[in-house]
Amino acid sequence: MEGLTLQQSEYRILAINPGSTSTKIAVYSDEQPIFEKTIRYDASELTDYETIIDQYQMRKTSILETLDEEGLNLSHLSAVVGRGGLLRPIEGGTYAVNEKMLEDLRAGYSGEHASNLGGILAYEIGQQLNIPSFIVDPVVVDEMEPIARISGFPEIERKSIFHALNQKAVARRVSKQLGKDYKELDLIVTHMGGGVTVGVHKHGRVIDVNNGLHGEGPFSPERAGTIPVGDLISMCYSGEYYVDEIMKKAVGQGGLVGYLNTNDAVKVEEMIENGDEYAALVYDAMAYQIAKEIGAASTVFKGKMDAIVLTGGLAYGKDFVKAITKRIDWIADVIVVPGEDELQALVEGTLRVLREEEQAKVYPASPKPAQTIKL
Ligand SMILES: Nc1ncnc2c1ncn2[C@@H]1O[C@H](COP(=O)(O)OP(=O)(O)O)[C@@H](O)[C@H]1O
Ligand SMILES: CCCC(=O)OP(=O)(O)O
Repeated sequence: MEGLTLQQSEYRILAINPGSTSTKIAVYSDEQPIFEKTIRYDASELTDYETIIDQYQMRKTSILETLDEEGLNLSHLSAVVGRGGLLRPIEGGTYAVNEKMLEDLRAGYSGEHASNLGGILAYEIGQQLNIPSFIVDPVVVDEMEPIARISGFPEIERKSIFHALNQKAVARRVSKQLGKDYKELDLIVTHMGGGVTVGVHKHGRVIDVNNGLHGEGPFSPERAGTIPVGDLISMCYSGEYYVDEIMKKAVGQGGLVGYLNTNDAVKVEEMIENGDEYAALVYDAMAYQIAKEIGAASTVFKGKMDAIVLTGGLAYGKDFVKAITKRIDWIADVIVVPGEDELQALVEGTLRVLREEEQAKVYPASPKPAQTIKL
């Protein structure tokens, strides 16, 4: 981190957000985007790779080629930042990439997700250019209170795996709109994307949230969420499925994919417009489950909070948002922030450190043993 003490007038930052079917990249000059692109990969192209980490070289080459085609001079960069992945549970913030982090990302310490590549790509590109690399608010941000960790099954602790980056970025933006600091407010923030997570943000800390990756909370475009546990156990021991087949039913092939064979809510809305009553029932059930999860989360604040925020791609769906809002607007004001701006959130987290408004955190600050999910 030596060298960061020098305050510059302009910082140029490369941000990298690896998703399951794409890598989103951007180059920012301070808060201004000067280039943004989504590099998409064919599903068939990705199935050639056994693990997410095996995709590293292909993704790195695609990023560097894209930047080269755009004529962007990498020697002007001040830092590289990537979306962080399934590390050990850590508190929110901006972390400098270090050896321990790279080791855990490569090993998939808390499981496999495309975001595991974010820190590795940022580090490798940063190393080549001799500039620092960071991750910001990875999916394992863990600020849960002890009471929220109790699952009811002593061998299993509830885990905090959620859209920390977008939830915190949107929460900060909404706080600004409300003329307050994020740390002064009590908010429920719901990210509705491929997975759906409902976070209880108490004075800037996410003290409870459903594990949006490994089967907790509402079902979502491609995840099953909470399912009746007895039936699931019977299914696991029926002899009809391998463990990875069951896992895929929960993550990837659950939710809308399982019922309607698509993870695209826009297509589901078209099906409904064309008179598909089953699609209408399933879509409304997803809204119903999200509203129920928000209702449950509101009990953490004993019903009193500053606002409920709905964000993520599904928040573009006006009827979908209405179906949720009509069930929750008696609890608090509902603020809708459609889409996600994770690249900007990565850049903002990096700028806070480069400008010395915050110190980069060191991974792992206070490691907790996490269960490795093995398939
Ligand atoms: N205009 C829209 N109306 C309804 N749903 C939308 C719209 N745009 C995107 N979505 C849906 O949002 C979901 C993806 O959300 P997104 O936040 O991009 O996902 P992720 O969390 O994987 O980044 C998809 O189901 C997509 O169809
Ligand atoms: C809950 C972890 C993050 C996550 O689910 O991201 P996607 O919705 O983008 O898969």
